[in-house]
Amino acid sequence: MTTIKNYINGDFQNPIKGNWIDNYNPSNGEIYGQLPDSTKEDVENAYIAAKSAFPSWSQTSLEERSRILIKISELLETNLQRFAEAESKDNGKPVSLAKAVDIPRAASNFRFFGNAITQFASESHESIGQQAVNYTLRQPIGVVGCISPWNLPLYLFTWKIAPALAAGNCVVAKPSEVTPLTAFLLGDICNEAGLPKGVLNIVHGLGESTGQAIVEHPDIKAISFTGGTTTGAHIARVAAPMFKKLSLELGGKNPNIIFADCDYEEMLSTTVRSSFANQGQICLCGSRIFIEASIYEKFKTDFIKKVKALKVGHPSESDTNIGALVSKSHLDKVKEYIQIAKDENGIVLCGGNEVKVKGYENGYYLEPTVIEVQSNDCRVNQEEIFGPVVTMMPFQNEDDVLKMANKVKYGLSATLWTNNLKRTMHLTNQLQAGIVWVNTWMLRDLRTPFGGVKASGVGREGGFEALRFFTEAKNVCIKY
Ligand SMILES: NC(=O)C1=CN([C@@H]2O[C@H](COP(=O)(O)OP(=O)(O)OC[C@H]3O[C@@H](n4cnc5c(N)ncnc54)[C@H](O)[C@@H]3O)[C@@H](O)[C@H]2O)C=CC1
Ligand SMILES: O=C(O)/C=C/C=C(\O)C(=O)O
Repeated sequence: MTTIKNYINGDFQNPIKGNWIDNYNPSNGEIYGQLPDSTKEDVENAYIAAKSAFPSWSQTSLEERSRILIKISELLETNLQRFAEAESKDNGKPVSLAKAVDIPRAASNFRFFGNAITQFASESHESIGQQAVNYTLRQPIGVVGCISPWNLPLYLFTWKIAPALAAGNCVVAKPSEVTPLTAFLLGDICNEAGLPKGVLNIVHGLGESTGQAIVEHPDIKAISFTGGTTTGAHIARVAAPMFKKLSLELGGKNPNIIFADCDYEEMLSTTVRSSFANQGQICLCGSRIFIEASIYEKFKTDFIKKVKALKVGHPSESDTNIGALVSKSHLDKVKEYIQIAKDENGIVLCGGNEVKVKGYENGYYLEPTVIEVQSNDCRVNQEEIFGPVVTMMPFQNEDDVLKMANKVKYGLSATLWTNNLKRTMHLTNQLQAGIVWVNTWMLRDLRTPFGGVKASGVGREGGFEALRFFTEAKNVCIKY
């Protein structure tokens, strides 16, 4: 059994009240370890450690902060295989995916922000005619909270922690209780890299207790959260009266818009990826596919053929394309949506069933599922499923598809496939989304603003946006 502990003040600690939560391996449905069911007392200890580390860390030179973050990045790379296996065991994703994407990206997050902080600058304004100069300081906030989800565990955990630390804050962080293992392993790496005690504190536990205690803590002044929209709305309600800074990266129901003039083969293979990567459990997945009517039947045939060829299998097998879903309750939720689609006269073109993987019959496997829908108004086109399920339907023209793409409560990302420049300019301007990809998907440059509009959240992560979030601007005006 693996026993995960809280990482507070550089030490590994049991939860004060001694309560634990079982941790499941989604690939076989078995309990393989336990994690702390931390309470507000554990959060308070983490806060105290962070608070006492803050004066020194906030005054640590940028070069030194940068050196430590880059060292953490290097150690993650050295431990790539171990971390990839741990991520896969906790989440159900293929080891190959964790090795190619999750852990390298976690390492990149530390390297990127280790470098970015040395280039971060603030503004100055010469107030001509008033004999004054204004300059803006960007000061760390103090102790900040970072709360992350289960779909890209270490990838998203570090996407928050790295800029927070780079900017000079101390952190109380909580990974998802469903996937705590790599965050636990990160503690050792931080110690080895020389991160001073208390600068980063990782408290494990449930959202409604441990997460809630972080959000409610009156002296944790900023919260960076990624997760479901309902949780995000709840966090906003708790945090807003305390005037906390909030960055909320929430759900998506992203349109993937395909015009007949696109580069067809490139579009086809990328659409398979944007539909089913990570078992469809990425907020950026293109879960609503809209195809220009003139190529609808061809696309349908070719897409289904490719989807049927995807192998659902044990995460450790190198030819597995689709591993296990993250939990039994999530599998049940996704299956319910497939039933809802059928009840709404959607046609399941392929998939729709659980898969029993030989030797791992209790794992949470589901076939990649494609549903043909008649209207964008049906529930499976309006609600986030967050699994290996996409819908498809034809459209007649640009106006028609633009209306459907925007007619949804979410606004995270959109993908557009076309070689027509005027259409590209028109649609990219009009699509209600924080991120629009044209002729590609999930091409990430960590300097770019990342986040959504409408029910997909508030604020932007990435690049200097993240460093701005994790600092307070103080303007100084000097008259001479
Ligand atoms: N990035 C995204 O877009 C994600 C979206 N989701 C969506 O949300 C649905 C629900 O998934 P969950 O695992 O329940 O996500 P969630 O939003 O409840 O969990 C995300 C994180 O928030 C924490 N949390 C939960 N309640 C909290 C509270 N009251 N205060 C502070 N922290 C809290 C959780 O412990 C976890 O660390 C999924 O089915 C999916 O549709 C889930 C994960 C990621
Ligand atoms: O930053 C990225 O590259 C991806 C972020 C993905 C999410 O926030 C998500 O799936 O929740």
